[in-house]
Amino acid sequence: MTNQNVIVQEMGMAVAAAVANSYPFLPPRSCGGAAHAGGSTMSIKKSFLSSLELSGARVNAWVESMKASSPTHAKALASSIDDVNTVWMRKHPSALSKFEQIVSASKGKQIVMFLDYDGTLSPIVDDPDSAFMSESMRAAVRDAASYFPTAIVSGRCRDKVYDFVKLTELYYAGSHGMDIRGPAKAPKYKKSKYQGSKAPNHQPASEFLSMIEEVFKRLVETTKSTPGAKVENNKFCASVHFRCVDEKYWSDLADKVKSVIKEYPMLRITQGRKVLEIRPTIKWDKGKALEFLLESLGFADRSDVLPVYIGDDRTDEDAFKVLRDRGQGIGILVSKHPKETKAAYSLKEPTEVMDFLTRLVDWKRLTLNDEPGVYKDKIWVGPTSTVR
Ligand SMILES: O=P(O)(O)OC[C@H]1O[C@H](O[C@H]2O[C@H](CO)[C@@H](O)[C@H](O)[C@H]2O)[C@H](O)[C@@H](O)[C@@H]1O
Repeated sequence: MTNQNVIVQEMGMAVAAAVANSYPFLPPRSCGGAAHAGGSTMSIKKSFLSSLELSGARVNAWVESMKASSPTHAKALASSIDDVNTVWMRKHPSALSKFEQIVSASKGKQIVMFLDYDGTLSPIVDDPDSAFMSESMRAAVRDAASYFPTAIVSGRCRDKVYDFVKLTELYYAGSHGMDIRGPAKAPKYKKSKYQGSKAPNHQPASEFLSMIEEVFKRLVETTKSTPGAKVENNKFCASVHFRCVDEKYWSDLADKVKSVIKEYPMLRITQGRKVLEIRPTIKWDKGKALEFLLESLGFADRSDVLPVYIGDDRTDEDAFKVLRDRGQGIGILVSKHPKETKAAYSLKEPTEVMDFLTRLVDWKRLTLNDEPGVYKDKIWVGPTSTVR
């Protein structure tokens, strides 16, 4: 690993560490919701590591990398940041600045849109039950879905992510793609050859339902003594949130999680943004969900499709990798800072995702002659109606 890679990784973690808001706890809503814990810490039990050496080592590495991203450490790296940013942006340019390149790649192709939820459509907040998306973002997604088949692909339970997004015309893949359902209301794609189809419902981890329920309850019990820890039931997977836990308890909390999961060899632990995710060991992830949806939509072996996947998290990398391996489609990472990624392009934050979706819809309207557009100095500035 090069020095630059080290910096890139650390700065990526620094971003996550830098997000620190107050913690307005709301009671859980659907899907069994999230359970909260408070109280005194427990002693670290070294024996927790015994049967979990591999995943345990990964979890410890994660805790260490989070600690390395403290503001002081990040400041020490500041002189290198500009260089790293420049190099990284060259490799993963902004999807907004390369918009023309992206739309020219879509010529003669049907765009299919895949959108992660947390950190992509909604800003990251302390309380997972309060991660609402804005009305303007909802309008942008609704508009996009009227031209392109659009799916939300989230680690959250499907019902919960639907409660946030509230658009019936979308495909939803919850629990990291382990719970897929087609649109409740058939979308009408405007002036497109593609008329849409209803994806079959798919739950490849259905036999894990009761196991996850049991593990969720055990995690709630085991972590309740860690102040700020929160466990979320995502139906076919569960999340243990570290965001509101003092750094000094992170190792202890990770050990508690491992102590539970070591008794379930059919489950594994993966890492997200200040969260450990517990999920079945089955070979299914957001990348598989993307492939499944493309197939359901009739695009499996077709060259006239352009999947566009936008996401901010490690779990989205599985989908970026699928696009790379297929040599088809466009991966866009949402991140303010350099991170290792298989995505080709980047956007800084959810508001830029909204701008990108809006611009894509404007461009589509123009190409379909739905609305006249305006170029200024050869640069597309939007449809006539939005230009003042
Ligand atoms: O695939 P995603 O839709 O990105 O889901 C991944 C996890 O997202 C949520 O947690 C993240 O967002 C929270 C709200 O902003 C934040 O508090 C947390 O620190 C983030 O990790 C969700 O709550 C998790 O269950 C998902 O696994």
